[in-house]
Amino acid sequence: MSDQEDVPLETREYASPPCFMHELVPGYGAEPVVQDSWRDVCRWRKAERKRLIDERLAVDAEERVARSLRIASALDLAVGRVSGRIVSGYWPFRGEPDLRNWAIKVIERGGRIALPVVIKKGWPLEFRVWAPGDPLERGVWNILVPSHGPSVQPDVVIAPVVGFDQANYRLGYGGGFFDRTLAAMPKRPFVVGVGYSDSRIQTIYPQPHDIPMGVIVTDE
Ligand SMILES: Nc1nc2c(c(=O)[nH]1)N(C=O)[C@@H](CNc1ccc(C(=O)N[C@@H](CCC(=O)O)C(=O)O)cc1)CN2
Ligand SMILES: Nc1ncnc2c1ncn2[C@@H]1O[C@H](COP(=O)(O)OP(=O)(O)OP(=O)(O)O)[C@@H](O)[C@H]1O
Repeated sequence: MSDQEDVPLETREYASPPCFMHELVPGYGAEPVVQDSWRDVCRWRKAERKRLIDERLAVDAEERVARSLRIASALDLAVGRVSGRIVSGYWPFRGEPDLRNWAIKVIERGGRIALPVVIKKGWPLEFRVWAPGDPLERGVWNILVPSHGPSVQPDVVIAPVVGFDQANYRLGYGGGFFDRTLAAMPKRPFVVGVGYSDSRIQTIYPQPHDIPMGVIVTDE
């Protein structure tokens, strides 16, 4: 029996195996080149996420506010008409750009705001409509999410990046949530990656599961 035959069938069905597979399957990693390189990419991404998040958190709060305002202005241009549309935003954490005031303006212009909800690790995200005053509760990773509200399919998805590259690929927190969610959506929304220009990197070493953003909006 070859090494490949020792790998359970279900793990071969994915375009790329999960990063922690070497912890579950003995001998995993002493394997074909493709899987070795994915392991290398996982290791590289983990270190790069830490570097980029630490760098972002080191920027003082006032500067982050100024950069967030510049991103918000550029978003108006990138997103265009919002009236009658559902725009998925996010509740910021770990130094992400704060676009909550921009989200409120979307509502004032006749759009609706949704927020992503982690239902379960390894599952696609759900999007729930939210407006100021609606109750929020702490979800997975302590992220604030709408307590209830209909699950919707947004027309526009704003995806905060940890890093991004020149081909518009996004490096996130490593849960694979946006990729999994976009892959499962019957109608692909317009996806806007948002981040600070300092988060630009040469490449994220895109893998078959990585879905590029339609556009990346930064503060520069
Ligand atoms: N503000 C905000 N909300 C969001 C996202 C986001 O990027 N920003 N998400 C976008 O997807 C989803 C949450 N995604 C997350 C994915 C992973 C981790 C996380 O903490 N992961 C582990 C390590 C994972 C790994 O490397 O295997 C950790 O950092 O300890 C947090 C949030 C939904 N809500
Ligand atoms: N469509 C998919 N189906 C199954 N697994 C997927 C899919 N998309 C991503 N994954 C898995 O999710 C894991 C994390 O992927 P990746 O490193 O691209 O995360 P990320 O984009 O940085 O995270 P996030 O979107 O949560 O911020 C990988 O193990 C990957 O194989």
